[in-house]
Amino acid sequence: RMGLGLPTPDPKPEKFGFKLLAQDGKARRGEVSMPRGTIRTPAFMPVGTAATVKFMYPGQVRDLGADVILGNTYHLMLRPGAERIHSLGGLHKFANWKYPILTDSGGFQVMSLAKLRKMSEQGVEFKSHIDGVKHFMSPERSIEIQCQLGSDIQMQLDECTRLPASEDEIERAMQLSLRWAERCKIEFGDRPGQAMFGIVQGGDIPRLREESAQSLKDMDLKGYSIGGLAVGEPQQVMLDMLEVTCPVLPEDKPRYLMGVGTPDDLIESVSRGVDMFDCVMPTRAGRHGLAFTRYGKVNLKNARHKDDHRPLDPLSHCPAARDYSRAYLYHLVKSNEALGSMLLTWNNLAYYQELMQGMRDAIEAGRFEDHKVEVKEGWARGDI
Ligand SMILES: CNc1nc2c(CCc3ccc(C(F)(F)F)cc3)c3[nH]c(N)nc(=O)c3cc2[nH]1
Repeated sequence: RMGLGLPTPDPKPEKFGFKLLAQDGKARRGEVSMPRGTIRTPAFMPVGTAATVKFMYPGQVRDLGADVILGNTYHLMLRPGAERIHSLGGLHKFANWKYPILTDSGGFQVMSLAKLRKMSEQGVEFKSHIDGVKHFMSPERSIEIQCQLGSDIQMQLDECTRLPASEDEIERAMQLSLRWAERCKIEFGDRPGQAMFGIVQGGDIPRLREESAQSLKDMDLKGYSIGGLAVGEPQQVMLDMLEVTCPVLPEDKPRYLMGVGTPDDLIESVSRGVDMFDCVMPTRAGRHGLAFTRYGKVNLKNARHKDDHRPLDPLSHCPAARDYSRAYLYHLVKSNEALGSMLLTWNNLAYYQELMQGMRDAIEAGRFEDHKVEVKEGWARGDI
């Protein structure tokens, strides 16, 4: 290959690392690098719940610019089983996604999906929502499962408090999560090419958010998730907690806001210092006939699109947005055709990646605030 004068690819980074490339106010442009690839931040990470991004081929997800996808520890440990995926060569091979995968610890999914949960200092006991079989998830077991899946970025087991909640309840769960972070760090051990993120809890109490962030910072972890948000609180409460939390976290480590969010949540959270995001919004909304575009949301269940020959967005690089009329998409959605979900999922993920690319470019150019105004004006202007 040397003789062919082909460019020699960058040497694969052996270690997990984060590089801050540019800042514009509190907005950060960076790169999270690891052996399987590099994540350009600010980044949106499509949710691949059962090792698949619903209604998308892996190659399609990649072509949209996704550098990383999420895998679901809770679902995969129940079906097909972590040991089975391990013996089949791990999650990357199983799902044919050779780039970075981030997995959640499963605690959040247990509390939102499983039946008969019992939380203790040791961990959480629960019954599978699929077949009722009893399972026990400890911090150690969660890390063991994420290692069997082979995920590049793993999450500590934590307890996410739903809001509103009492200060005592929020403090108890935050302290438990810190003790579990210590146990996960020990279980994770020394894995240079992978990372285990701590998860900041503390509900909507600034004192508890600062205490949680500071304690996790003292553990010198490779990255930090901000949990316990996007659990029903008003957007302003979420943003206020970011204002309290981000300044405490180390500048040279990535920050991942879990479960967020709408395009407006993303742009407001990036401007407060968040680097990574995940949300079921673009994929779930796509399956329910809702399109995200630069002109705002378009509900393809609405009869006003019945005779509209225009595409969703003629400026988009995504065929789903450019090559199909709203009338056709309305027809597919009303007829509950699979192609409706496929095209709207494709459009929505394309728009989310385009939104992140626009923010990355704007931060590099030092014009993030102006860009934020332009993007919001586009949403406000509405349909073309
Ligand atoms: C929607 N709001 C929200 N989602 C939250 C999540 C789940 C994030 C997640 C991860 C992986 C997947 C997968 F399906 F792709 F696997 C799906 C969702 C949280 N997760 C943990 N551990 N702590 C939290 O405190 C927390 C708070 C969260 N608020």
